[in-house]
Amino acid sequence: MNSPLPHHSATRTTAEQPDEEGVHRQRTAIAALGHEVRALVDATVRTTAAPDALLRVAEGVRGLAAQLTGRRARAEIPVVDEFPGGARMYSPVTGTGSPLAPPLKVTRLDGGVAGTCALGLAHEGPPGYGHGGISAMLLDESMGWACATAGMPGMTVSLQMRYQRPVPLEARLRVLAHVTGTEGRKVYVAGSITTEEDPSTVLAAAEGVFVSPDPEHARALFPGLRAPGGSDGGTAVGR
Ligand SMILES: CCCCCCCCCCCCCCCC(=O)SCCNC(=O)CCNC(=O)[C@H](O)C(C)(C)COP(=O)(O)OP(=O)(O)OC[C@H]1O[C@@H](n2cnc3c(N)ncnc32)[C@H](O)[C@@H]1OP(=O)(O)O
Repeated sequence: MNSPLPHHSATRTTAEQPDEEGVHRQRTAIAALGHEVRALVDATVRTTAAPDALLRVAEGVRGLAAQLTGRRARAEIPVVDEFPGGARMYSPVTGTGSPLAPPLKVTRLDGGVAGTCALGLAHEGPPGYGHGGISAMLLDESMGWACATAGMPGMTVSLQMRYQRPVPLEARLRVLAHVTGTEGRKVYVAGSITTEEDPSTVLAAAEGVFVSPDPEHARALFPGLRAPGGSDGGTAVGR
């Protein structure tokens, strides 16, 4: 699981909380589907197949999508997630269930976090290299995790990027992020991307400011956030 923080239960929106075994089975299945759909996305942007073959596959994929029944509401926190500060199965950055995610695997370091991943052709900007927006996404997420590991989960209010070298596709990357200071609800964070092979050459770097919303603001932003056990005893935020 891509979660550097201890799991906690203040995450459910509805009364029916599956047991631990049920959550584990659901997460495993979500990750398995995410893995296969990521492979499909890669094949989709890599293929040189002829139009007939592409149309045949499009038809098949439409049939597969129809099997994915049920619809999560926009602000509903998935039963398998732990928000804030834990697993986000469908995060576009770390979520093993998201076909958009590389996915970035984040672990806690002393004073920050380290993330690892490789980008694919679906993340391409200049031919052979990562899209700048994807680099910003990797850094933003890692810096958000650094805030959470420091005990101040927050939202980005400012992200300043420096692109120093192109980020190669299909290379193992290392994303580092650490908190550099705090001021009230503001957290200052810095981060960098290198390849694992050459950790001394910074490809992209960022400085960011994150803000922990006050409890009232957090309740308004995240109405799905509930007390442990899914009761309506109010939000866990700010307690
Ligand atoms: C426990 C709660 C859980 C909830 C937290 C969970 C989040 C878990 C995310 C997980 C995933 C991570 C993913 C990556 C992080 C995203 O991608 S977050 C998505 C992108 N960011 C956003 O959408 C944030 C949009 N901004 C907002 O909604 C509001 O600015 C916020 C963040 C709720 C803060 O609003 P507010 O509480 O009204 O803050 P406000 O009083 O205006 O400002 C607070 C302080 O910040 C300063 N500030 C505001 N903007 C700026 C700025 N641009 N530059 C510098 N300083 C600024 C203010 O000057 C003020 O400073 P002081 O006067 O206190 O010295």
